[in-house]
Amino acid sequence: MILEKLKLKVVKQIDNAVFEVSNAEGMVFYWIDHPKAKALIAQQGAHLVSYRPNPGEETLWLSDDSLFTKGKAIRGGVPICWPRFGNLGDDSLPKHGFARTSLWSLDETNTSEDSCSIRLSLNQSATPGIALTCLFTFTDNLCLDLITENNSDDNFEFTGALHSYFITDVKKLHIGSLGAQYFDALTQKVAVESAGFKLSEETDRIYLQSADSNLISNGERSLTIHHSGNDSVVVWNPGEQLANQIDDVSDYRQFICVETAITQSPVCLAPKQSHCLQQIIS
Ligand SMILES: O=P(O)(O)OC[C@H]1O[C@H](O)[C@H](O)[C@@H](O)[C@@H]1O
Repeated sequence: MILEKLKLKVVKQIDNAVFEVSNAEGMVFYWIDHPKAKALIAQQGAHLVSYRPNPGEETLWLSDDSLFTKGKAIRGGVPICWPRFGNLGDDSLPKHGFARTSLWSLDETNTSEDSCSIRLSLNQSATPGIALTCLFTFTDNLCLDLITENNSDDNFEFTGALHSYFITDVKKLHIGSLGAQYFDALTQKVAVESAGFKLSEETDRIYLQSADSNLISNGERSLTIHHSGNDSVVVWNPGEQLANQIDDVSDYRQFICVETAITQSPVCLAPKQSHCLQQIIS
């Protein structure tokens, strides 16, 4: 179980189904133990580390080599990339932005018999007047809403992603409804795969014509990922060679990233406007 694996100790109970827990280094997590799901969210990055629906199995891959250290993104789960995806836009920001390594605040939890929700927010001095909120709602599925609100007097532009790592077996993996055409970030060229998705060694693709939902299956298990507020779906797996160069990827054969992403042009929010990037896992 994830609490034992990460050596987490309960600090306090927040409501019927939500507990604050922490590791030896003092990193804070929220543990959800509800009839609909068990889940773990790190305060750093509002990073969903584990999600097990009930009934069901663990859905998210977490690297055995992930460092749970302040300021270093967790490898696995659902990193929040914001306010930039990859190296798009403002070069003064870290790759994938700062949301995944910043400390968020717990705003509220809401638990009933049929659902549990938890909301965290990030107020960063780097983006004054911009409120970033992540709402996790556990019912028969999991809904992640990443909401950007512009409370400043100027326009605000951002890209980003809900960069989910799903457990799979890359040899048997199939992903449905991605569309044939994609931008290959490795060759920097548009490519077409008419026979359906097939994972190659290293895979880093931006799908622009994906359906709103993708079925990820590997024979024994399948998941549906629903996207909204995005302009693309990114599919990433480092393959053997690159995985060997990344110090915190324990086994590249066990996961696929399917990311609800904004990569094509930044979302531009006028003052008082808001945007919701949403991923539903069922
Ligand atoms: O290693 P990270 O900074 O977490 O990035 C991991 C990966 O994220 C995305 O999927 C990008 O498309 C990849 O180019 C990148 O390598």
